[in-house]
Amino acid sequence: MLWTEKYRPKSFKEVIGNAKQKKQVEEWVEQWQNNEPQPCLLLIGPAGTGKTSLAHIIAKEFSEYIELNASDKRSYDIIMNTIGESSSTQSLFGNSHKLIILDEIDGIHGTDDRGGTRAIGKIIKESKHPMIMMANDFYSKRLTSIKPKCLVIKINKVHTNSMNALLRKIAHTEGIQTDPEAIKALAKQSNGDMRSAINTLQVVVGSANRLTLEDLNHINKKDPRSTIFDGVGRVLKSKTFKNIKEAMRLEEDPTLVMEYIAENIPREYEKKHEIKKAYQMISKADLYFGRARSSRNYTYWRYASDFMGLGVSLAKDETYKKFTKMTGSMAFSLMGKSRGKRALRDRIAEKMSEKLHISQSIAISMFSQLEIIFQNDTMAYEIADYIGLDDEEIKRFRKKKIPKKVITAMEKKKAEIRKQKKENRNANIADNLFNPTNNKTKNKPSEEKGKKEEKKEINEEVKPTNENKEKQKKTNKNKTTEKNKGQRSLFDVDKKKNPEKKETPVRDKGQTSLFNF
Ligand SMILES: Nc1ncnc2c1ncn2[C@@H]1O[C@H](COP(=O)(O)OP(=O)(O)OP(=O)(O)O)[C@@H](O)[C@H]1O
Repeated sequence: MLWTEKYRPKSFKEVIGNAKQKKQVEEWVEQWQNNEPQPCLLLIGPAGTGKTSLAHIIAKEFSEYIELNASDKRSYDIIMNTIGESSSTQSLFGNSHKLIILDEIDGIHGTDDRGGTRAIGKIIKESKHPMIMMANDFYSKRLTSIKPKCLVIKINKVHTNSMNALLRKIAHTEGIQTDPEAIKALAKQSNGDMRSAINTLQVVVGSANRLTLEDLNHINKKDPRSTIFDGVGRVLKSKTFKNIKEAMRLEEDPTLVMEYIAENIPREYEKKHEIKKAYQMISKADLYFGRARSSRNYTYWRYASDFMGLGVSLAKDETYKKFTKMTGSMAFSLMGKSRGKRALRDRIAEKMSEKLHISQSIAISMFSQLEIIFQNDTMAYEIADYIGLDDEEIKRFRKKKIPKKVITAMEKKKAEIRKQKKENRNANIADNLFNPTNNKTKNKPSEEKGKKEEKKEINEEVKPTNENKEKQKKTNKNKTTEKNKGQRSLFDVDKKKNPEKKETPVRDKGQTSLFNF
């Protein structure tokens, strides 16, 4: 739970500071309770000084109350429909008074808002009910016509000593070990804003249950993430034009800010239509970012910023008074995570494309089949070997852990393939040996010497067998055309195996021997 809510004052006594002002307010309430109508109460003061808290304490003294945020319902008609009527009629519960609370009245627009300020003026004039209004900026132009009709009470910043005392009390209740100097520093740096002081205390303490000066200094260092989170928080939590405009003045990549806002919309907003509208605003912002990129006209950023800031902010019906944990954008972490995967995919596709003479996109479309083949088929090794996949690339197709049995089988297969390859190599060498002229056409003169030596070695290996000598003789005898030399030697081997078989014409010899082979 948010500590500012947990420790929100529940009585006039619990509201710290502004003693004189509190007394004035109490008198105003008493007069209403004595059926002596009073002018509208206008509390003006900086943020986090207890104005809303005071209004809620006052509300307890009346049988009913209605609370609205003036900047939520800016048009004349809306304000008249929501509070105009209830301000001029009596309560459903007899003659008791209904308190009207209107917050952020300096947030409403004066001339160009179809009469928001005029509506308030009219309500103040006609109201038969007590009314409290709150504003931050004493000198706001929007208050010029309202101030003379109200009892204006200026709420001052909370004094550092009073803040210090309250912070220590909260820390004590929460069982936090505190350095008195740290509490003093916190009170001082909060500059009269009690909300900010309590929030900072809660954040710095976290789960550590202690507060030191060092902890405090740490959070005060400029952290870019806290800046972006603060901006995003303001967009989602506030509806005040000025506030949002300020929040959007971030020194961050605006598309990053948009991603952060988009990520946190459903965490803060609760109603479906608010979420829908907010995402529509994000899509418009995205559109303008796209236009800026494609046209290189970065003035479009201005519109994008308004859509993702003001647009998203105004998509909500009301501001939520709850604690929302903001998070970073998933889009970026997902993109980061998938970057490695994409590189791996492209590497495999490139190898397949080269080896199989297919396009990379076709290669990628074959991945699902390869995944099936690679599950428990020892063929996987052959394929991987052929394409030239390394271990990491093979792993890409093996979603499950490979059973030991399969690994052994794969190793066996691997050894078999190696053996087979060696045998093939030897067979080729032997074949070349039986057809030395064939070799002359294939080999380059520079390789000739080496090859000859190789042949000599192998010759020595093959020499001892009589069968080989026989073969050699026959090959030499059957010298006809260069073209058919290799085929003839095969044919002769064949002929030896089948002595009855008739010799076919030279032209067909090759085919016959291949066929029989
Ligand atoms: N004078 C105070 N005494 C005790 N607690 C305070 C006081 N002022 C602020 N707080 C703390 O700060 C929280 C926010 O205060 P509150 O909403 O009353 O401020 P506000 O002046 O209405 O601010 P805003 O103008 O931003 O609406 C309270 O819930 C309470 O925990």
